[in-house]
Amino acid sequence: MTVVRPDRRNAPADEEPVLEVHGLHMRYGDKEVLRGVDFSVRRGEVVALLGPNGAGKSTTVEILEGFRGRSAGEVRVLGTDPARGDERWRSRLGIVLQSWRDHGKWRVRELLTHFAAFYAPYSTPGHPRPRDVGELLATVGLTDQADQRIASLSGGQRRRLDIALGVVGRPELLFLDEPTTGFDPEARHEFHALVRALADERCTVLLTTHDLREAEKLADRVLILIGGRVIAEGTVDELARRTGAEAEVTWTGGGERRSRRTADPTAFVQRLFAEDGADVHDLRIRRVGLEEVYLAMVRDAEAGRVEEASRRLAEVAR
Ligand SMILES: Nc1ncnc2c1ncn2[C@@H]1O[C@H](COP(=O)(O)OP(=O)(O)OP(=O)(O)O)[C@@H](O)[C@H]1O
Repeated sequence: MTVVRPDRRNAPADEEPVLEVHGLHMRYGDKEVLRGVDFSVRRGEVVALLGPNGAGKSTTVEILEGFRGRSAGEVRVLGTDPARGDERWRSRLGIVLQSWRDHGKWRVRELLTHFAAFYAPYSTPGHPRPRDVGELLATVGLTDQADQRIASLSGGQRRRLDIALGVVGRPELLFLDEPTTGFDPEARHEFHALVRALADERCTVLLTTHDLREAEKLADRVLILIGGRVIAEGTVDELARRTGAEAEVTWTGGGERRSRRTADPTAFVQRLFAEDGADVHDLRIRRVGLEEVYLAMVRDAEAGRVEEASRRLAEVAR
């Protein structure tokens, strides 16, 4: 299914990026995990940070959240260096960590109300904080569990609570670390609708996930972190074009099923209709998906061609 979404990248040019990362380095002992990460994110964008296990996604996100120091580089989050972020700055962030294991004896509504109170002093008329707890419970599908102890929730219900805790302060920037692990398809669908609603409110979202279909559905833009650097960024279509991937056009003509691979399906279809429009039926265009693009890049990286891949992408992007 094709997802049509507004292009949120066209924020006013004078607006400061919500996230700015330049030359970010991180070393654990003598292991260099981040080797010059650069990217920026504008207000209201949903950006997916992808990369293989151990690529440094969580490390990057933890630095942006202010939970981890960095070895070198410049980082601004909502205009502030996260290493110096105060409580007011923190109140503007929402964080959904990989799992929430504490507070098992608390009840769902009680815990959410407790965390909601933290945000109240930072409420403004233009940005009322926190969200209404009852409404939020309904949004994440936990109304029936509101008075249940957290220890007795299922894995998926606990994950819904994690998300409620992340958005209860009506964040301007939301970090989602593998948000839908353990979700059933319905919960996943509802979660995607929630992220889109947040983005429509101009909440910026940085998402890490291994679910490429999820990234493709949700993200306006994708960043691929391999070998300690962001080796590619763009919309899925942009990345597909840059890797030279071709779309497949299939149709029925002259009573036969036909197909053609092409880098420019629009031009091909225009020619097809101009030449033989009356006999073109059941036309389909299958664009290359994120999974194919991503796997091609990981294969390049594994073959030690990260430098080459990133140079080639930079050249094509120019
Ligand atoms: N506190 C730490 N001390 C030492 N090494 C660490 C520490 N935290 C992470 N690492 C190492 O840094 C690398 C990057 O880890 P990180 O968790 O950031 O990767 P990731 O991309 O989020 O991986 P995954 O997809 O598996 O969650 C890994 O090799 C990991 O072992």
